[in-house]
Amino acid sequence: MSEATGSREFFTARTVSEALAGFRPARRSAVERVPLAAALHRVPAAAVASPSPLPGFVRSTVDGYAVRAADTYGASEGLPSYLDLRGAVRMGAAPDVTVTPGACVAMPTGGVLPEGADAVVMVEYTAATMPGTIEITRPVAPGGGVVRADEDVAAGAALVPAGRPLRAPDLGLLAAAGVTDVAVHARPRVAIISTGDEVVPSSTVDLGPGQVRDATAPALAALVLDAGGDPVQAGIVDDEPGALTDRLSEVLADADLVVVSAGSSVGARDETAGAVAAVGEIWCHGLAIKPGKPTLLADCGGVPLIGLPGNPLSALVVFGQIGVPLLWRLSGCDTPPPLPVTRARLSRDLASAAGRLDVIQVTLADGVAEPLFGPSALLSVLARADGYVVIPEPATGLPAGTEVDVIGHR
Ligand SMILES: Nc1nc2c(c(=O)[nH]1)N[C@H]1C(S)=C(S)[C@@H](COP(=O)(O)OP(=O)(O)OC[C@H]3O[C@@H](n4cnc5c(N)ncnc54)[C@H](O)[C@@H]3O)O[C@H]1N2
Ligand code: MOO
Repeated sequence: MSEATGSREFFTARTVSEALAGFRPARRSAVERVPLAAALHRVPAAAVASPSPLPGFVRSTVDGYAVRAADTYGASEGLPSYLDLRGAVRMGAAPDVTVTPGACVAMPTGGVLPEGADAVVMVEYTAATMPGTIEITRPVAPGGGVVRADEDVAAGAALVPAGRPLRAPDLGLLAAAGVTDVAVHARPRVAIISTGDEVVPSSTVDLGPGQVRDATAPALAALVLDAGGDPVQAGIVDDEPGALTDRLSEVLADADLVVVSAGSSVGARDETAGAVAAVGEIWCHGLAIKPGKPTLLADCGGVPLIGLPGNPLSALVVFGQIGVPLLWRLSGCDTPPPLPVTRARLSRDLASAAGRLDVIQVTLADGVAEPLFGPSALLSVLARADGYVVIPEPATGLPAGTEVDVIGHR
């Protein structure tokens, strides 16, 4: 391509580390209240304080007998303590008996500790040999067999923190505290635009010469969903000058993130950079990553924009490295869930240039990571891979046999 020279080279190339550290928009998605049933994986906008202590009463953790611990000191199989049985605590009810010196009360697990008692002896360490009397064969310390009224959560303490996606136990804790809904960040709206005269909707049955169905937008939408975003398909824009600027102006009004694929390389028809410059400020054009060099990052009046390479494989790789962390940040998440990592040995040497991040697709079998090679124009390489290995920027390659982290595709 003769036009792809001189002034069309990338002038503002950056490394992936620079992009992750420096391209950090202040924007966060709006806040909305959702019921607990819809809150899984959503990111709380603020810590949720417990309105009351949990469990809220001194609660037995074992089946047995509520006692005064002092009455059990020195008890053994050979020399048990004998305590008068004064009744039983019922589940879900306040005790109607108290424990006086020398007495005990039958306790179910989870029952309210009766007044006067300070511990519960497990039924295994007791015997009911005479009616109305319980033999205690092991001592219990004060506090044994019970949890304090605020041992799970103190009143006012955080049930869940801000900024971390809610997990199943969080929903349980909120429910236990009587919290029925929670203020979370809205799923960031991600406008997805494909560009190129040859790209046609994926619903197209018969392709004309040179046409390709849009593979990138549906795959990106899936990555967006997976990272907690709300994908908005914003269609295909052809290479006609001005068309992309117009579409960008439309989608920017209602997006937290805009993703444009193709057209950010250095060819004659590569219009993305010009169109983006008309609606925002380009932060970098060219990223030291393989695959995915023709990547562009821009700030469009506070809305971040990623211009992805045209090759669908490269587009998806770059979105995983740059777009997904950005999406977590936009959704108010400071602590993204850890990536699924498997340790494996490399089956062969991998080369890389210093200063560039390489993302190598691999298959995994018996603890061995086998690199999958092939042009980045082939999306099937990504579909066949079990995961990927990252060669960090300072490295110039990894020798065969190196223990690596394989990050699994889900
Ligand atoms: N002289 C140079 N040529 C190229 C370079 C370079 O550095 N110098 N980089 C190559 C790399 S790497 C990539 S990646 C591509 C990226 O170019 P663009 O971002 O401008 O993308 P296009 O040229 O428009 O498309 C590339 C390829 O991908 C197909 N495509 C685009 N969009 C879709 C889609 N939504 N679904 C399916 N396929 C899509 C498109 O038809 C092309 O085949 O540039 C290289 N060239
Ligand atoms: O960088 Mo291209 O994005 O290698 O295929």
